[in-house]
Parts: sequence; structure tokens; C-alpha cells
Amino acid sequence: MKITVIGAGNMGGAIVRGLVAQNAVAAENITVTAAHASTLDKLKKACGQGLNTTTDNAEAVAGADVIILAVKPWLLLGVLEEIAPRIAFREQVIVSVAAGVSLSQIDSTLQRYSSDRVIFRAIPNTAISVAASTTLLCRGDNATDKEVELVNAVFEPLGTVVELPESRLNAAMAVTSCGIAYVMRFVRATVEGAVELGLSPDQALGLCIDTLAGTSALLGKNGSHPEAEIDKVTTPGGLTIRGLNAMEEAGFSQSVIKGLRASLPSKD
Ligand SMILES: NC(=O)C1=CN([C@@H]2O[C@H](COP(=O)(O)OP(=O)(O)OC[C@H]3O[C@@H](n4cnc5c(N)ncnc54)[C@H](O)[C@@H]3O)[C@@H](O)[C@H]2O)C=CC1
Ligand SMILES: O=C(O)[C@@H]1CCC=N1
Repeated sequence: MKITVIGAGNMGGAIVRGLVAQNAVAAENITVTAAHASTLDKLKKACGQGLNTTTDNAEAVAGADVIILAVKPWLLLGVLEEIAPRIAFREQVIVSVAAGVSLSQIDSTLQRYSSDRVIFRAIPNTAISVAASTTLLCRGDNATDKEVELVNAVFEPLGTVVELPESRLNAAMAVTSCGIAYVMRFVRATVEGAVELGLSPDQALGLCIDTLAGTSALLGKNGSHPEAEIDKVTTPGGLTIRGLNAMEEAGFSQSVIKGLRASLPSKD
């Protein structure tokens, strides 16, 4: 499989590094672009000199089976216009990772170049850099199972892939992609609190990481409901309920819910 990644930032760069590190795609079979050559030089150092790099997006799409668009959302349609005349539609599958740009917006941009377009949206999270992404996948209307398999072959080595309808993508993205930042903020707050209680920052962070792993295992392996697990921790008249109530008094659950709501792309 040959892949072209347009945009070598946090997401595009992580996809390229991840695919090479997991031996899923050889560096020689990946072409990657960025706005600046210096970004590409760094990526080449990380992935090996075999990696194909260029700042010419249109030139980069030649020969790819899968073209991944990983530029900022407001640049996406312009970049599509730039590469569209060079895309071999149907032979080449297009995957956008841009948040908030719909399949129909992408399709409208491409319709004057071909009547047979295969488009996907994939929303990974930054854990893709450690092959632990939850990648959300939406297929365009005319994508075949074989094309879905091809796109899965890109993202499955980098974590788990969850296919869902586009109508639920933004809600899921708030949980999985924005969620990395929200959980990190929880971790940061925990470390700040634990330092006040007398732990060193390193020790607090280590304990918090272990506790996250334990929480994850309880939910994932036991299939428990969070509230059932909370019940097991909160001894009546004990310490945890005092902590939980103090957190709720400060608006913990409402803050999280409000944050998720605010994470939806605006409809302008
Ligand atoms: N960072 C995240 O957690 C996630 C990001 N996304 C999406 O991924 C996309 C990229 O985001 P990031 O990687 O975070 O941004 P970034 O700013 O780190 O990377 C963007 C890259 O695009 C390159 N670029 C800019 N203009 C270009 C052009 N005309 N041609 C080729 N390359 C160009 C830049 O040099 C940069 O390397 C966005 O659309 C974002 O919505 C999706 C899910 C999660
Ligand atoms: O904040 C953003 O817009 C991107 C999309 C999801 C995570 N990061």
C-alpha cells in the first residue's frame, strides 16, 4: 500500500511516524508534505531517509492508494482544489482527518473533477503517536467494503477503529479526540492537588497514571458501570464521598458536560 499524507503536523506527522514504527507501511511507500521543508526534514530524521517528502501537494498524490488530508480545517478545501486535478478518482481513496468539515463539503468541492469519488473522514486522537488511538471512521456513500478495508489497514495498526455514521461523529470526537485534552487536564489538576497534599509532582503523576490504568481496566475488563464502581469506593460516612461531594459542589460533572457541548463544531 502507498500512502500520501498532506500536512505533517501533530496528526499527519504522528500517522507517518506511527505507520513506520509499527512496520505497517515502509517509509519508502509514504509521501508526506508540509508547508515548510524544515518540518519534513525532521520527519525524515525520525522515519528514515527513504521517506518521500515534498512541499508540492499536487505532485505528492501521484501513485498513492490512499491520500490522507491532515491540514487545518480552514485550509482543507483549498488544498483539495490544489490536488483534485491530479487525483485518479476511484483508484485513489481520499481520507480527511479535518475536524468539522463534512463529507458533503468535501464532495461538493470535488464534484466538478469527477463523478466517481471515494471519500472518508477519519478522526484519530493524539494517542496515535503511541499506536493507541481511538480512530473514528465515516465512509462516504459510495465507498465499497474493499475500500473500507484499505482505510482500516492504515489506522488499525495505530490503535482501534470505530466506524460510525457522520451524524454521530462530532459527539464521538468530543469524547475521543478532544477527550485526550480533558483527561490530561484532570491529570494535571490531580497532580496539583496531590502536591498540595505533600507528594512530589513525579510521584503524584506516576500514581495518577497507575490509577487511570486501573480505572480503565475496571471499566473495560469488568464491563462495569462507572457509578457501580464509584459505589464500591464510597464507604458511607467515609472519605471518598466527602471528596466527590466537594468536587460536585465546585461543578465537576456540569463542567465536563458543558465542555463536551462546547466541543461541537459551530454550524456557521
Ligand atoms: N490534533 C488533534 O488532536 C486532532 C486533529 N485533527 C485534525 O487534524 C488536522 C491537522 O491538525 P494538527 O495536526 O493538529 O495541525 P498542525 O498545525 O499540527 O499540522 C498542520 C500541518 O499542515 C501543514 N500545512 C499547512 N498548510 C499546508 C499546505 N497548504 N499544504 C500542506 N501542508 C500544509 C503544516 O505545515 C503542518 O505541518 C486538522 O484538520 C484537525 O482538525 C483531528 C483529530 C485530532
Ligand atoms: O481541537 C481541535 O479542533 C482538534 C479536533 C479534535 C481534537 N483536536
